[in-house]
Amino acid sequence: MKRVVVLISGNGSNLQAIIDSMERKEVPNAQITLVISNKKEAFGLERAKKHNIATKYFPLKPYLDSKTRSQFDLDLAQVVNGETPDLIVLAGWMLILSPNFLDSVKAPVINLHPALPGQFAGTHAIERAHSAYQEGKIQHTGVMVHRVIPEIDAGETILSEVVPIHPEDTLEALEDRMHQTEHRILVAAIRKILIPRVASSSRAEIKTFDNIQEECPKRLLLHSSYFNLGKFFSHNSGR
Ligand SMILES: Nc1nc2c(c(=O)[nH]1)N[C@@H](CN(C=O)c1ccc(C(=O)N[C@@H](CCC(=O)O)C(=O)O)cc1)CN2
Ligand SMILES: NCC(=O)N[C@@H]1O[C@H](COP(=O)([O-])[O-])[C@@H](O)[C@H]1O
Repeated sequence: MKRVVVLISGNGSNLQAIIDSMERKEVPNAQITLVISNKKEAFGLERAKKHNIATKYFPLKPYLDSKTRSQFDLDLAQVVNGETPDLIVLAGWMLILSPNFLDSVKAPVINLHPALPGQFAGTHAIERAHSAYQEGKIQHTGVMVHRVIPEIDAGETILSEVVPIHPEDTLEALEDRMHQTEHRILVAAIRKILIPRVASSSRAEIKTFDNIQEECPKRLLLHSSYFNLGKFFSHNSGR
């Protein structure tokens, strides 16, 4: 059984998408063993409890009062490692993770970001994209799932998908369209990482890519780096 730890800070709609997909066996042989939030009021904690998934509130503030942020990251990594996870998912986790965390955890870390690779790194990405569209600076935005490295939202793209913006879109309308895409692409990315893969020969990778093309709508493969998936695994074997 593949073990997944999910880090959240808010509503948890993406967490819910993972929970629902696992309950529908769309991510076979996998379970979320722990949901961690740095915010006590995060509704995602309620979502987890409703599905009998363990939760942990892990606030940063006590560390700012008496310890250091680096110690927060080290202690957080210890909690995560205690789950012996196969995958760590940042699903609306709103804290920058230092190398203290990234070098301590023993599983790959992936993040869902509401922008395309190289665009709107950081927070409020949807809002910034909406404004940029209105200023004529962009024609569309998108969503990506990427490997987490110290540089923010700069890790290797696992999956990304373009999300159209329409002239009549309010920010809320764009947010809704983005969230629908997020829920789908995050589950697709987790599936592709956790589903056992054929031996990593080049021919097998190409075959796998062909399989993926059959499994995933073409639009999901835009910016795909599936050929690098073997590289992703090898890079992350120690994490
Ligand atoms: N080392 C990394 N850590 C994190 C990444 C990453 O790619 N590398 N992704 C983020 C998620 N994220 C964007 O996708 C993001 C979240 C939050 C911030 C940020 O500036 N956080 C501030 C606090 C902001 C707040 O409290 O509202 C901070 O941590 O001081 C940037 C990017 C998750 N971590
Ligand atoms: N930079 C990270 C970031 O902006 N993440 C974003 O936080 C939201 C969490 O929603 P949720 O709590 O409903 O899953 C999502 O829109 C996600 O892309």
